[in-house]
Amino acid sequence: MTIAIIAHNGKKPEMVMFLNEFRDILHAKHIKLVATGTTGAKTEEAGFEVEKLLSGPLGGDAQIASRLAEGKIDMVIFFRDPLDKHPHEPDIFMLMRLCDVHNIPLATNPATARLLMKAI
Ligand SMILES: O=C(CO)COP(=O)(O)O
Repeated sequence: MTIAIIAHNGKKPEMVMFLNEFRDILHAKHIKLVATGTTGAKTEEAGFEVEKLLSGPLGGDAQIASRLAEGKIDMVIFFRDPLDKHPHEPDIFMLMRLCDVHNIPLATNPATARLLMKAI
C-alpha cells in the first residue's frame, strides 16, 4: 500500500507527530510513503523512508495527482493549512478533485487521518 503525505508549512510539525504516532503500523503493514519535497525532507529527518517528489509549489501536488490517476496511490493524507494562502491552489484542488474522481481516501486533518490509519 502506498500513502501520499503532504503538509503545508504550518502543519508539518503535526505531520511528523502523526507519523510518529503510527510508526509501528506503517512499519508492520509495509506501507510505502511518497511525499511532496519539503514534507518528505521533514519525514526523512524524523527517521522514515519516503520517496520525495517536487516541492508543492513547484509541482509536487500535481505529481501526486498524476500518480493517483494512474492507480499508484491508495490513500492521501494532506494536512492543509486553511489559514494560509498558497500560490499553487489550482494544483491542490486538482489533487483533491482526483481523489474524488478515483475514489481515493483523502484525509485533510489529523482527526480524519487517525480514523483512516485505524482502518488499514
Ligand atoms: O505545498 C504543499 C502542498 O500543497 C506541500 O509542499 P512541500 O511539502 O514541498 O512543502
